Order: sequence, then structure tokens, then C-alpha cells
Amino acid sequence: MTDHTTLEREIAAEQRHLDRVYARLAELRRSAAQAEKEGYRLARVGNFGALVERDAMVFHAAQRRYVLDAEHEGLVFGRLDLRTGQVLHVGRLGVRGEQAETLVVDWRAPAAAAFYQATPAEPLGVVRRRTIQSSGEKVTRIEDDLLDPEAAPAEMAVVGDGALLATLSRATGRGMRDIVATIQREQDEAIRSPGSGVTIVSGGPGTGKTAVALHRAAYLLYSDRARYAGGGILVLGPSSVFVEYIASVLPSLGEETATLHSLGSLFPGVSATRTDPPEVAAVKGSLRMRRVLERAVRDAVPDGPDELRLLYRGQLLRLERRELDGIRDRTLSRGARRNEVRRAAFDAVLAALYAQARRLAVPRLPEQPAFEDEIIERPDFREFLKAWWPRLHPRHVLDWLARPARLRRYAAGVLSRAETTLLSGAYRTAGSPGLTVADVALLDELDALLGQPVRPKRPRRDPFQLTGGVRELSTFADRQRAARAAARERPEDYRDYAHVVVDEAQDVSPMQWRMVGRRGRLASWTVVGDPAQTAWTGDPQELDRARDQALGRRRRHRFNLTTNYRNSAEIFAVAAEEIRRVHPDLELPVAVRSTGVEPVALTVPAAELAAATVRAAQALLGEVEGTVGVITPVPRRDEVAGWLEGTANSRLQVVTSLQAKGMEYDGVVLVHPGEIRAEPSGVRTLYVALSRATQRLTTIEPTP
Ligand SMILES: Nc1ncnc2c1ncn2[C@@H]1O[C@H](COP(=O)(O)OP(=O)(O)OP(=O)(O)O)[C@@H](O)[C@H]1O
Repeated sequence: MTDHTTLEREIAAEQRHLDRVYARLAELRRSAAQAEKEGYRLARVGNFGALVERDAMVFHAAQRRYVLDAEHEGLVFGRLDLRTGQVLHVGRLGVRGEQAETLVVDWRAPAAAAFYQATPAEPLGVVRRRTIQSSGEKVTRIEDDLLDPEAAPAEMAVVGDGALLATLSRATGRGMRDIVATIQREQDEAIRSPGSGVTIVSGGPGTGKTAVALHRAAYLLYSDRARYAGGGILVLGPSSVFVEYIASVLPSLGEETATLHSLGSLFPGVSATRTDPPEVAAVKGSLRMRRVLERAVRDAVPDGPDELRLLYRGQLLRLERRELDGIRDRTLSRGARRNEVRRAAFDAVLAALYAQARRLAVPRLPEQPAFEDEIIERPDFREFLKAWWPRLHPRHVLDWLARPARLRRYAAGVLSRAETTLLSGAYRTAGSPGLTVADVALLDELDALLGQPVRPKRPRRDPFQLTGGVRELSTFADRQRAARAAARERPEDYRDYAHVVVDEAQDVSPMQWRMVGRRGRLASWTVVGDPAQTAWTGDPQELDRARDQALGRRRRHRFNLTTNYRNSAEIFAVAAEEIRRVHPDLELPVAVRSTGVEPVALTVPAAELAAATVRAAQALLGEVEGTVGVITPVPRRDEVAGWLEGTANSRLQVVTSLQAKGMEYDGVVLVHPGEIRAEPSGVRTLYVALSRATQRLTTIEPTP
């Protein structure tokens, strides 16, 4: 036990340092604001040099002010006392004093690495590591680890115990917790892995894979801002619910330059949230769909013209279906993309018409160019071309799959009869509810196969702005603001990311890997996931192949995380028992925190399921301060949400077992676990659902 006066003395010492940091920060903020003002004054000097100087000044000042504002809360969270006698404070950003002395070291800087990596076995020159918690500008708590007792001076105090456990037992609330203060060594190694190549992070539930991936994005932006902010970082999650959940972490890491997407929103103009049943998703996600789609994009347009008939100088010119099909096949040979070779197809039709006109000895037949000019002007001919070879949007071709006869033709010899029937059923009923997440990868594939229709050029935004009738260069500060907006709003089909982070990678299907791969041809990668949590029921080898292809031949750096920081030991024991059914020898992470509260498993008559669910959700809302998730089998979400309508609470969320991927709640009510288990790959999905809660878990099963 630390005696009270030592603790007070140590807190007071940290408070003095913190006061100095905030005073300096206030000064820096003032001078940034002053510099901005100065910058604008320079503009009145009016010569070009002054304008450039003004621009630069305003830019740096605005950028600095923005960062200072964003990182105010919890600015300093650590301290290292080194063997050399040097003291370093670690925080969200670097701050220097008036004499350029270091007041705070940025957590991402090499000098701060020891804060995360030092252990008693390998102290890395650190004698004492201190975690500092504060609220606003007040130090509230400190926790020390004495890493090198022999090197500790006699007067060195050591206070508190277990900063990590203290943090972990706090309720999480809505957003994901920012873990900069308590990153653990194995996590830190993954966060600081080289920016090039492919960093692969694996680990069981709650081991911090998502947290690591997001902190890694922040680390990369810090270590090579020009490269990663310029090209951009794409962060991909499995569902929109999940993307919304993690979105709250990146800004608090001080990074706005990352683009967040779910797999259902990666294709421009589409935002799919509906999921297919696992067996349908396995067909839609298989690489064999590429063959099916290749056949579709070469097929005639449904309800298009069967033949072309033109009266020319009293003579009927006619191209029959067979000839038109031949022209289409020839034009589309050697991988030509349908939307890009319209011109070639039209030329081929004109050439065929001319050849026919010559064969029929049409009187006064002009030379071919004049003939073509004449024909191409004719409205009936233009109508024909538009109907025969329209510009196709991927959505059009995907809709063709809803026609059973077509789908059978495209799938012949590629999909089994049962798979074709399954797919056909899915598309025929899909009409009203719209696209599913798995369809989005198919749209992207179709887009690649069809090519881009030539689009009219968009007018470019005027880089000059008009103020008071004077055409003036926008300031750098304005452009900085615009650049930040641009990072969030890169063109919808932007593909040149410098880095791609794929979270919950075990659920990316082979076709989705192709879609993701197209966005990362120039990128380095961070891929995090847990194979034991996959819902993929298709061919696992195909999945490996597709992933390897998307990631290319870049070097792989592998990391494995072994501690579960999310679940209480009691909750994880239930989840572990479930996954052991299918993976008896799987190495599972160790849950480090025990709450002494056992999960509750209820069995109730079916007629009472609704009432029991409402009661359990209300009870958990009373017991935990943060969020409560009600997790249901996929087809039952809306029904269960209906039961809970009267329990409206902003802390309550109803999600399907698939939407629960990657999510975290303080309390979880899991309805119908048996039904989830009975689905293909159900045990794995149930394992995911059982490992979402930090504090309380109630499962409710109707009696059979
Ligand atoms: N070093 C840490 N200090 C404090 N909290 C941590 C630490 N590492 C992880 N956590 C917390 O543990 C929880 C689980 O982390 P995260 O969601 O990143 O795990 P995950 O491996 O992605 O889990 P899953 O595979 O189950 O989705 C989060 O609340 C996260 O903030």
C-alpha cells in the first residue's frame, strides 16, 4: 500500500508538470492565433512574395491550432524515469517549452516506444513507468510499475497497482476506447511494425486487434505523414454498425485523414447492409462467380432487338440475330470491356451493312465513309444501336441474374445445380429489399468487366474564390480545411490508397478480396482477424488464394495477440466452451479480468421469450453504465427489435449475430443461441456473439 502523503506528493508533482504543459499550450494557441492574424495582415502589403509568406504562415498556424484543440483532453498520460536520470512525459502529441526543451513526447515517437515495450525482464533503460490519469486539466490518479528496482534511487516512490486493470473495468460507453495510455508490449510491436509490406495481426476475441489496427493508422500517419496523408488510408470493417462504432476512435487519435468503409459501401453510390444466409453468401463470395459474371457481360441485352432492318435507297439491309451475335462475340474477344468498345461494335455493324449493300449492288452506293456518315445520322439506326449495345451499369447486369434461364446458362458447368437454384431463389426474391453486402463485390467485379462508360467531364472547381469582387487566392488555411474535407470525401471510386487496413479479415470472402485488392494496388496493408470467428462456409483454400492475390507478393510481418482485454474471465469461459466444440485444440487468449459475476443462462417457454428478453435488457441497463447489446439470429432481428420498442434507450442496440462482429457492449442479451448454433458455421458465429460483453451476459433460450 502506498501511504497517503506519498501518493498526494506524487500526484502534486505530476500536477505541477501538467500545469506547465497546459500553460505552454495556451501560449502556443495564442501565438498560433496571432500568426494567423499576422498572416492576414501581410496580405495587405499586396506584393506576391508577401502573399506566399502569408499563405504559409496561416497554414501552419491553423494546422497547429487545430491539433492543439483536438488533443486537449488526457494530453499527458505517461512518464518514464530512465536509468540516466532523465524524465520523459509521454502524451498524445509532442510539446516543447520556450527553450525548446521537451515537455511531452508524442506517443508515436521512437523515444516513447519504451513506455509500451519495457518489461521487468527487459526494462530498456526504464527504471519506473508511470501511467497518469486526468480529468480535464486535473491529475486524478497515478499508477507505477517499477521495472528496474536495482537502478531505483532510494527516494523513488512507487504508487498504485494495475493501471491496465483499472482502465479495463471502466464501462465503455458507446464508442470504442482509445487505448494510447495502456497499449501493451505485444500490441505495440504490431502498431509500430514497418509501414511497408503486409502486417498481419491475429488473436482471439477482445485481444485488441481493432484497437491495434486503428492506432497503427495513427502511427503510420505520424511516421510518414506525406506518404500516408497524401495517398490516404482506407480502413475497412465488416458492417456499417461496426464502422460507426470505430469511427469514434480515429478522431480521438488525432487523425482525420483515414477513410472508413464497410464492405457494403465500397462500391460508389451503394450502401448495402442486408446480409445473405451463409449458404447464399458462400456462393456469391466464391471466385467461381467471376466466370458466371464474365458470361453475363458477354450476353445479349434482355429484350433487346433481334435483328437490324434498314431501308436504304429502296433496298432492305438486314442483319440477323446470328450476325449481330457474331459481331458482339468478335468485339468482346480478348478481354475487351463492353462499355469501352461500343465504338468498335458500331463500326463493325456499319462495315457489315456496307458489305451487304455492295453484295446487293445497291444503286449509286457511295464510298464506305460517306455511306457510314449517312447511316449514322439516321434516327432509326441510332435507336437500334442504343437498344442493342447500351451503356451498361453493373446493376443492370446483376439484375439479369434474377432471370432463371439466363442464370442457368451463365452458371452451367461452374456452379452446381443446387447452388444455381439457391442463387436464383435469392435474386428472385431480392427485388424489393435491395442489394446485400455480398452483391456489392459482384457489382465491383462487373464494373471491372464492363469498363467505364465515357462520362462527360465534370466542371473543375474554381481554385480562386471571389471576395468583394476581387479574385483572390484562397488561403492555405482554407485549403487545409478543404484538404481535410477532401480526405474524407475522396472521389467515391478512389483506388490509390497508400495503406489499407482490413479489420475482421476472416469474414472477407474471395470476391470481396478482389474488390478490396483493387483499392490497394499501390498500398501497404494491415490485415487483422481471427480465423476462429469466421462465418465463411465456402472453400477455405479459395479464400486463402484470393487474399494472397489481393495482398500481392509484399513481405508479410506476422503478430499474434494473446490477452483478452474485453471479456471478464467468467464471460469468456462461456464463449471458450462454445468454440471448443469445433476447435478442441485452439489456442485461446487469456481473459485477465474477473468480475465475480457469472453469466446467466435462461430457458423460458416460447410464449414468454419476448417478455423475458425485455426484462433481461432492462435489468442489464440498470446494472451497467454503458451500452447493452441484444444479439439475435439474422432472421429475427426486426421481431426482437419490435419487442424492445417500449424500452427505447440510447444505450440499447439490437443487432444480428453477423452485425455483432467486432462490436463491444457492457451487457449482452443473447436471444435464441441454439438457433444461431444450428446455422452453417453457427458455432463460430455464436462464439463471436458470446464474446461481445465486457461485464454482463444473459442468454435466453426458448424451451424446445
Ligand atoms: N492495451 C489495452 N488497454 C486497455 N484496453 C484495451 C487494450 N487493448 C484492448 N483494449 C480494449 O479491449 C477491447 C477489445 O479490443 P478490440 O475490439 O480491439 O479487440 P478485437 O481483437 O478486435 O476483438 P474481436 O476479435 O472480438 O472483435 C476494447 O474495448 C479495447 O479498447
